[in-house]
Amino acid sequence: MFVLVNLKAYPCDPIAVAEAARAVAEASGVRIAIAPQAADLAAVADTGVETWAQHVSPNGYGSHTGSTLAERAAAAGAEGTLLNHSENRMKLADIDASIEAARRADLETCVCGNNPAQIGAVAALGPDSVAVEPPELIGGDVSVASADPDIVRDAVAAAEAVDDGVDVYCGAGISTGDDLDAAADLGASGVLLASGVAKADDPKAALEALVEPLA
Ligand SMILES: O=C(CO)COP(=O)(O)O
Repeated sequence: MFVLVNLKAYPCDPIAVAEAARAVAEASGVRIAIAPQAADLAAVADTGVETWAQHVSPNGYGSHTGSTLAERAAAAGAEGTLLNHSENRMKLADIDASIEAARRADLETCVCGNNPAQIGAVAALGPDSVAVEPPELIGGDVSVASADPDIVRDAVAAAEAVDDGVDVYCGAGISTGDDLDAAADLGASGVLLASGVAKADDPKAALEALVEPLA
């Protein structure tokens, strides 16, 4: 299972979380990546943890003020990028162009969707992975895998029907090892989570507890 920790714009210390994630990944053998704010990509990558951007823009080099260029995210040390997070939704054509931009920059892509229908649609664009995250469960205490297991099962089926080479992750409310186990049982090969680590008093302990069933 892949564990992707999205730090959003939470007021945590991205370097401390990154160092904790690197240590837990090394000790457990579980693949863990951190997606910090764009401004923190280089500092987070310098810790040695696998680093992802939260978003890259659909454009390439040029007159695009305020954009997050895939090439510069990669140069800062990012290895992958989220796209179309429900807190940063994109037009279909822009998702397509951002996947292309990420591919030019050698960034792995994970495109989010709110439900199985959206997952099928974005899987058709050929990303490396997709992630189903029901917005109403994001930031809550109940994991998507227990609150709405069918949405995960159906998202896995929707992606597989379009392209069985696309990995399917799930997210929202995931914070424990049991949540990770339940997600895997439903066919997900990874999880996205945020508040369970970024808002934890002890992010390292939170990550250790999360990956414990896999270690
Ligand atoms: O949006 C998410 C990850 O991208 C999930 O957030 P929570 O883990 O806080 O529910």
